[in-house]
Amino acid sequence: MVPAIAYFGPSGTFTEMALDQLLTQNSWLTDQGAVERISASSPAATLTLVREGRADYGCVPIESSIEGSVPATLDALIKGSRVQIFAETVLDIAFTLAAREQIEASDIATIAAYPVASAQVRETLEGRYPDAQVITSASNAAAAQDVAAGRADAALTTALAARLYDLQELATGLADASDANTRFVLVGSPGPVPPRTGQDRTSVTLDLPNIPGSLMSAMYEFATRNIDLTRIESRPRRAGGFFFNLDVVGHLDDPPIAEALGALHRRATAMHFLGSWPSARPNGTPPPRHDESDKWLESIRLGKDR
Ligand SMILES: O=C(O)C(=O)C[C@]1(C(=O)O)C=C[C@@H](O)C=C1
Repeated sequence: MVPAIAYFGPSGTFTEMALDQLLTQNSWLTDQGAVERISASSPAATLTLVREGRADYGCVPIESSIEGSVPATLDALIKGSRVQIFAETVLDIAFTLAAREQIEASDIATIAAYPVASAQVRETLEGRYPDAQVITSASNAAAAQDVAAGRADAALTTALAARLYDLQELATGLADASDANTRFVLVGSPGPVPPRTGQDRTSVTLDLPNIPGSLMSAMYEFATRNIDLTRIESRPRRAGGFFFNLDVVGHLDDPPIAEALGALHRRATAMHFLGSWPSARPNGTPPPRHDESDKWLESIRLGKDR
């Protein structure tokens, strides 16, 4: 059976392009031939398809280099039954402004845009289209659909969506920062962890007791083991309180990571393992290996250390 993969759509989003890239980079996904793609209207809807077994995997954006973590994805990852991340990919991000026909910048009264996108080009939009009103769309591709349907003058969108929905490009390569990128993850039901590559990322969520020093003592478990944290986020829970979502450099099969997760599990009110998977653009320092100390422990166990 070919895998069914849901993605945050509709067709033409960066997430769909990220899915293409994930399929190229992870040949195990296409072993059975082409995959079935299912477009979903939000990161939450994408992960619902996975949780309900209607998709084997879901592709969602998780972190922008400009805007930070994608809250809609973080909340969807922890809401409902446990899901696990198996792979990631990174796309360089630059936007296209497109309209039904070529028009002057001064004639653009409304721009349809996905808020995560408009936040990334705030300065560019203010500089080039100071009088235009930004209207909310449900994704970058939905912005192009909104303009095709006459709901706004121009769309902040992707080059692919502009083509798909028959729009004319007014401006391309829009970005406030030239190195803007977004990381996307492939999420499925819990399963065996992908093998350690030496350049991996591990993600967990933690609920900690609401007492002074709680977060600091949790972080101590990483610090004393020389584990490099690459992201930490706190998100409110609807029922009250907060949870923390954090990424570290390393794999569950790196002894320092396994030890730290075990120690945190003993401290946390609740803890969820979101996965260990190969980093697409490795950053940070992998945890130290324990080979020498493991050899020493084995030798004293066997009475061979003299
Ligand atoms: O709307 C899209 O095209 C998406 O894929 C979503 C998304 C995001 O939510 O981060 C992906 C990349 C860009 O940073 C902007 C929007």
